[in-house]
Order: sequence, then structure tokens, then C-alpha cells
Amino acid sequence: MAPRVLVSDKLSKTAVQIFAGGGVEVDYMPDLGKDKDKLLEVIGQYDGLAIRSATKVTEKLIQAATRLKVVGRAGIGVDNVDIPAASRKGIIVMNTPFGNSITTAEHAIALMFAVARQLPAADASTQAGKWEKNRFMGVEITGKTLGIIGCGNIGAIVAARGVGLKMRVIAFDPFLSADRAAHLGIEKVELHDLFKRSDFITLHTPMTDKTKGIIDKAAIARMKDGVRIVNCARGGLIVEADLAEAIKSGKVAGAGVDVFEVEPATDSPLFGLDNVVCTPHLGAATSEAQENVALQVAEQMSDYLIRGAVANAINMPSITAEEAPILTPFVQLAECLGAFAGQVTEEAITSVEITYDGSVAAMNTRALTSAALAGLIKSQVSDVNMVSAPIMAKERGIQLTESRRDRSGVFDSYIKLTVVTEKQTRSVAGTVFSDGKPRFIQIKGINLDAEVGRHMVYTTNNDAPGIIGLLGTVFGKAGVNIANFQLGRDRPGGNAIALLYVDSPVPEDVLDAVRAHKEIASAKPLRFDVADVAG
Ligand SMILES: NC(=O)C1=CN([C@@H]2O[C@H](COP(=O)(O)OP(=O)(O)OC[C@H]3O[C@@H](n4cnc5c(N)ncnc54)[C@H](O)[C@@H]3O)[C@@H](O)[C@H]2O)C=CC1
Ligand SMILES: O=C(O)C(=O)COP(=O)(O)O
Repeated sequence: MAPRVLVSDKLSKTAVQIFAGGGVEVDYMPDLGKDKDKLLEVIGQYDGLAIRSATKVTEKLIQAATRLKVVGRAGIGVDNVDIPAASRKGIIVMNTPFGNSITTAEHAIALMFAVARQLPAADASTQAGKWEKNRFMGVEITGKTLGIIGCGNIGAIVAARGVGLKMRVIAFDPFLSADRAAHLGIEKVELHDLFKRSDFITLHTPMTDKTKGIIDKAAIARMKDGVRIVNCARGGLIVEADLAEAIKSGKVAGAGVDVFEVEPATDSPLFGLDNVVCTPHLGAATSEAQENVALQVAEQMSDYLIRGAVANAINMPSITAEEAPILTPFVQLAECLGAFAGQVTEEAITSVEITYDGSVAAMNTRALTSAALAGLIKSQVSDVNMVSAPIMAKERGIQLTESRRDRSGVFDSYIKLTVVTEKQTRSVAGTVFSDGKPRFIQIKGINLDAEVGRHMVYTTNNDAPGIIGLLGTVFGKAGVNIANFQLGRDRPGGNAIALLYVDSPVPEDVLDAVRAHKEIASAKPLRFDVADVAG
């Protein structure tokens, strides 16, 4: 069945063509994002949801989205998506991090000019036949100091434009390196310094707990008199009432505002003030940017839904379309190792160590680790996948270590998973054979070579004669067919294990008959719900 995607915001129709061309069924309802109740009603029918900023992907919507696998944001900011809730539900959230950045940077520059020369008010006055040449005295931009808060993709483009306009550009961004600042020809400064020195301030950070209200009354008090402020990032970065107050008092000479605390903004303390230029969240609104983001989000979502490739996900490591087929057998192996460890571990897990040995070490091990964690946690929580597993492991306080090493044994590559609980440490290792199927090659340090089947039984016992006969007889009597039987031991007469791949689940009373034997320490039924296992 073809995956189904809902487009609930106004995306370029290019997205529809890409989805349809890629084998994805698509419903284009650009106004649905504004109708919360209707969206809640229909969301259960879709595997993908393509949005801009109008659709709010709340926890409630996510709970109702029983089939949803991916949310694609045709744009940059994902503050309208409850990412932790999506991650917990195993839903990938992806954006298009570059598609509208030039356009948004240009809008910031446009607002800076509009505020410097009071263009909207001058336009209105002129068209009203007033010719108020003396009223609209502006300021020059050349030689002025432009303070950029948040110098990522958009901030850096604004910086380059500012330098081109002969401004002195300074930036505050904790993640801006000195090298990058030098390369951009700008000065990296602290926030208080930026406030003190800037003639123009422009905001380009995401909306986070740290950036919310970064421009408030106290911040404004530290700024130069007559500063002009531009916000093309997110409304909540500025406390609108504080800015309005400062404009009325003349402390701030003007503001260019594209984004608002509440959107759509039908009312704001900034409306009607002299030299405040407002636009209705138009930062990304050019035909070029909208083509870019629509095309990109549709390609990314189709690639994920059809081929399992992951690009630009906020809550999952990337997997390219080329990488996906090579990685898939190892993803399955990692999940089987996790599932084995999860099913034989009954106590709370304190830490997990994953070792990648040989050629697998050069692969996308973040994705493989997520798969191993998903397998591990699946024995306790059925609704977990590679997206939600890392967050669930973290919530459970599981410490994670990952190590890689060059080929150290007979296998071209293998993965070893060690799970530590308060009582014991357990390890299981596996590889992928040339048939692409996962194999267990070591359990508790005991070597074996076991095909992974959907239904399996794992026993631990003393190495003594008669165990094969016992299992064969008990299972045979119960009508359970053994497809494959693997044994291993640490030394003659020592600890032994058996791993049986059976054609059907083994009833508990049959296992009890096995457990009753004096040489058997434990007998566990196992299940592996992974695509490429046998059975
Ligand atoms: N008005 C509009 O239509 C549009 C608005 N945006 C907004 O612009 C924002 C920035 O976009 P990009 O530059 O592409 O993102 P980005 O992720 O490339 O850059 C954001 C920068 O902010 C910095 N940052 C984070 N926390 C900070 C803090 N507390 N103080 C200072 N800097 C901090 C980061 O280190 C990063 O360098 C987006 O998050 C989005 O909200 C984006 C596109 C269109
Ligand atoms: O990409 C972003 O972060 C934006 O803010 C653009 O928003 P929009 O897609 O125009 O609703």
C-alpha cells in the first residue's frame, strides 16, 4: 500500500508533484492546519504530514496520529512541533535547513532599510498627496554597527550582506567560532557588548528556553539610545510590550517586525506606533524559497517513506538513500542483538556498551546504536523505534558507550552489545553474512553460529550428555518443529548454551518440562520481529 501524506499548510504545488511522482499518495489541504479539530479527526489516516508554520503539531495531535511516521517542515523553525512528543512516539521530524535562508536574510536587510528610511510611512504620506519631505529624515547605514544575535545560516548571510553594505558587523552566538567570525569578516562579541555598541540589532536565533524574551526591558535598557531592532526569527524572542514602551519613549528609534508572539497577529502593542514596520511572517515568502523548501521536503519525506533514507531529521541521525540498503542488514542485526539482550534481561539496565568491529565501524553507527536500543527496549515497551529509543533510554537513565575498532577477529565486521544491570553483565555479538541475514556469533563469551529466527528458545545449562536429546524429545512431543539448533560451551563440562530456532512459539508448559531437567539452568522463549529473520 502506498504511503499517504497530508499537506496541511500552503506549500508550493511542486510538493504534490514530487510526492505523486515518488509513489506517495498525497492530499493537499493547505488550510487544514488552521482547523485544529478537523486535523485531529483526519490525522490518523496519514503516514506523513507536510507543514509550514501554521500547523501546530501538538502532543494531542501526535497522540491521534496513529500511523504517522514523519513530519516534514517546509522551512527551518520547528518550534510549532512538539519534538519530544514526536520522538517518544517514534515520529521523525525533518526540516529544510537552507531552502529559505537567503530569502529570510534578504527580508531582514529589507526591514533594516525600511526602518532606517521610514519607507512605509513615507509611502503612505506621499500617496496621500502630502509631500512631507522634512518629516522623513532617515539615517545612513554605511559605517553603522550591525549587531547580529544568532550567527547560524541566516545570521551569516545577513553578516555578509552587512559587510557588503559597509557596516561594522558584530555578532553574539555561543557556537560561533573565532575562525568562522574571521572568515565572515565580523567580530564575535558578548551579548552585553553587542547591546552597548549596536546601531542596528537583528535577531537570527531559533526560539528556545534560552532565547525566549532575549530582548526585554532590561536588555533594551543596556542598548544605545536610538537603536533600531529587526526581528525575522521568532516573535517570542522580543517581549512586545517592552519594545512598544521603548519605542514610545524614544529609546528605540524603530523596529522591523516580521514575527509575533501570537500568530496570526491581529493585534499587537507594536501596531500603530511610529516607525514600526510590520510584515505578516513573510521572511520565507519568495517564490524561489517556497519552490526550494517544497521540493526538498517532499523529496526527503518520500525518500524516508519509500526507501528509509533519513535527511535533515531533528530527532534521528541521517541515512542517505545510497547508505540505506547497505545499512539495513546491520540495522536489523543491531535490533536483533538488542532484542536478545532485552528479552533475557529482567532487571533494570544501568548501562549499555556497543562495540563496532571491522567495516561496520565505518558505517553510520549512530543509526545502528539507535536500532540496538530500540530492540533492547522493545521487550518492555512495544511502541518504540529508532527515533524514540535514544530518548527512552535516556529517560530510563541508561548510560551509553559506543566504541569502534579495526577488524580484530575472523569476521569482516561484527557488533557486540554488552548490557549491564545491577546484578550482572551480559554480552551478545553478531554479524551479517553475505546473504544479508543477521547471525548471533557469541553469547556470554561463548562462540556459536546461529541464524536468527522469528521464534527461538535460549537455554543455559551445564555441559552434560543428553541435553540435545531432552530438547528434541520434549519439543517433538509437543509438536514444535526445530528448524535450527546451535550449541556452545566455555569448556568441556562447563557452562553451555543452546539456541534453537523453532517454527512456532513454544508453550510455557513445554518450556517448564525443559526447565525441570536437573542440568538446565534456564529456558527462555524469544521472539524477533525483524524483517529479514528466518521464519
Ligand atoms: N521569518 C521567517 O519567515 C523565518 C524565520 N526563521 C527563523 O530563523 C531562525 C534561524 O534560522 P537559521 O539561521 O537557519 O538557524 P541556524 O540553526 O543555522 O542558526 C541559529 C543560530 O543561533 C545560535 N543560537 C542558539 N542559541 C543562541 C543563543 N541563546 N544566543 C545566541 N545565539 C544562539 C546557534 O548557535 C546558531 O548558530 C530559525 O530558527 C527560524 O525560527 C527561519 C526562516 C524563515
Ligand atoms: O522557515 C521558517 O522557520 C519560517 O519561519 C518560515 O515560515 P513559513 O513557512 O513562511 O510559515
